[in-house]
Amino acid sequence: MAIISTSHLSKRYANGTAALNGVSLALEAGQFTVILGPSGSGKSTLLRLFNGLETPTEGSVSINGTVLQRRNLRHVRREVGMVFQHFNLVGRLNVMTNVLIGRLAYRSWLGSMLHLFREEDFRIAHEALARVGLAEKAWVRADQLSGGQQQRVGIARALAQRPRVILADEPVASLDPVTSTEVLGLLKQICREDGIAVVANLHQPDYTHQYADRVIGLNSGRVIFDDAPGQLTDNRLQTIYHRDSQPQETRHAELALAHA
Ligand SMILES: Nc1ncnc2c1ncn2[C@@H]1O[C@H](COP(=O)(O)OP(=O)(O)OP(=O)(O)O)[C@@H](O)[C@H]1O
Repeated sequence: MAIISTSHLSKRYANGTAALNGVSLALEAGQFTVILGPSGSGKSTLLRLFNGLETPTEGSVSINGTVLQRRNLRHVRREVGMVFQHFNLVGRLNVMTNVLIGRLAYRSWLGSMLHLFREEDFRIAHEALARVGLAEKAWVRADQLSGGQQQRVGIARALAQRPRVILADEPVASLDPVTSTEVLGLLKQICREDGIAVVANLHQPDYTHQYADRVIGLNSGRVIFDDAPGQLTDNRLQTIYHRDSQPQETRHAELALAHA
């Protein structure tokens, strides 16, 4: 069964921008999916709809067979871990506390407010940190870590949720190439070992060959490519990054950047 599925999903923002148009997808467990597309094509909107941060204008999103609705949001969302470009850690808190934040959805409202964690939460958080190779940094302030280490903490926080899905919005855009491959390698390993569906928005098509099982190309809010990375020829890539109103030089610059 698909872990994430969407049916005729559309999103129009209050200012009238049509960010997504009729997207129907089924993403499988244990699959690493990369979403590519030019700036403004709807990649972030799609991920935000996957975890209920945005509500669809039309269509629906299901996680593990449950349609996301306002009333089940908290329950369903805990199955969906998020990893962000700028890590979204609380810098003045230690690493362990940042990872424990991934456990909040399993605690009562009061427990969450008071940050009352159980022994089990500490055990799960510690396991997650060990998994990303940072167990010895548990009591260090998060802002004392390197960017790559902070992103690993972000992944550990997602893992502490015991998720079925990890959504990664530009997870390596702030990292150097070596660290980027380490982070993507870690996500791929987790995807395989835990049978988690990983969905990552990337600006670098070159990484797709190494990490993606499936590539989805968005343009103007529509899926215009959905295939294995081996099928991503230069022509198809140009189609994904095509913009009607864009001068040719800008298009070439965007493609060159994407290949950098
Ligand atoms: N909160 C919002 N209100 C209004 N319009 C929005 C909002 N968020 C995004 N948009 C618009 O929706 C469209 C899709 O944006 P989105 O951020 O999903 O694209 P993206 O492919 O992730 O872009 P990038 O690669 O630059 O992050 C864009 O035209 C954007 O300006």
